[in-house]
Amino acid sequence: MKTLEVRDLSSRIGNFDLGPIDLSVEKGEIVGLIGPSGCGKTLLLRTIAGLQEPLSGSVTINEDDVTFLEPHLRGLAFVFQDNALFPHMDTHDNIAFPLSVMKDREADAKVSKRAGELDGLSDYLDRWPKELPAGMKKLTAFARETVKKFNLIMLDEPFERLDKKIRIEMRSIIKRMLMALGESVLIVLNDPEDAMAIADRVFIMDSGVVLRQGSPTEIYDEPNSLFVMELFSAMGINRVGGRAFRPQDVELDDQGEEFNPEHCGPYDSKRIICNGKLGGEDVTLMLPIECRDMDSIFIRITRFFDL
Ligand SMILES: Nc1ncnc2c1ncn2[C@@H]1O[C@H](COP(=O)(O)OP(=O)(O)OP(=O)(O)O)[C@@H](O)[C@H]1O
Repeated sequence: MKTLEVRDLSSRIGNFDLGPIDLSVEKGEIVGLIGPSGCGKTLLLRTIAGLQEPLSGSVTINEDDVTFLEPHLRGLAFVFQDNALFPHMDTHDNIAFPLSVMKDREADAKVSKRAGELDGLSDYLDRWPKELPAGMKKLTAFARETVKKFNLIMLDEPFERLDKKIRIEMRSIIKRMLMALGESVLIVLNDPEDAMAIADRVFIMDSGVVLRQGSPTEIYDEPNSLFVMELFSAMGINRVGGRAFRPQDVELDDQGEEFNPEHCGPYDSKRIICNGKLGGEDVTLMLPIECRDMDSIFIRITRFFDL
């Protein structure tokens, strides 16, 4: 069963046109939206949430058409990019807010339970938002949105602006929580590594439209365009003349083209970066680490795109 179904949805803000977009989230599925800055990811979430009026199309949640329903009646949990915490409330009251609006008598117990499930948040319940570290702000926003009943949770770039260590910690806390909740999730991500770690399926967007959808590994293994390949290549891509390929697409092969390295150095634990000549052309390649210490090597490029 589909928790969310978006059909032919289009919208506009300023001069920017979104859509038409088709997208769905199955029950219990974690769907990622990934694309360059300004491609319309936030606008899509806002249109689904009813915070932005659609120009055409429909939004269905649990088989109910909610296209013209008020945002607070859609049963959505929405964790905004900037968290949108109330600055005049401490962490406890921020999380309790949606429950106090509904005059829920078990609000305190529910807040303690949810905070206890989100590593370390219980220690910050009496702090003001401005006193919270970035990771705890995000967990507070997450707790506030998920403490009440909802059909679908939408998160807008939850790992943005976190340093790498916190980012990885947050990723595993949020993933664990999402899996434990078993809820349907639409999450904007800006890093393919996050998509690999968290999403069952991803939609790749550019300039207001969806270019591709599939599991992160499918997309990584078989990018259907240079744009998608580049977006999913955290290690960058190599370019030689009219061809582009990834470090892992290089195979050592004595039937291949001869590559004469002039300078090689470590790039990371898995790759080295080499300047040299390939077919008489000056190139810079990122090569698998096994290539180290070779004066001259034969490489074969297993897949490539013409530029
Ligand atoms: N209030 C606004 N007025 C005019 N244009 C806007 C407004 N808000 C957003 N836009 C434009 O709409 C486009 C889509 O913005 P959106 O925030 O949805 O992109 P995004 O993919 O979420 O980007 P990012 O990853 O940087 O958050 C952008 O080109 C942006 O400049």
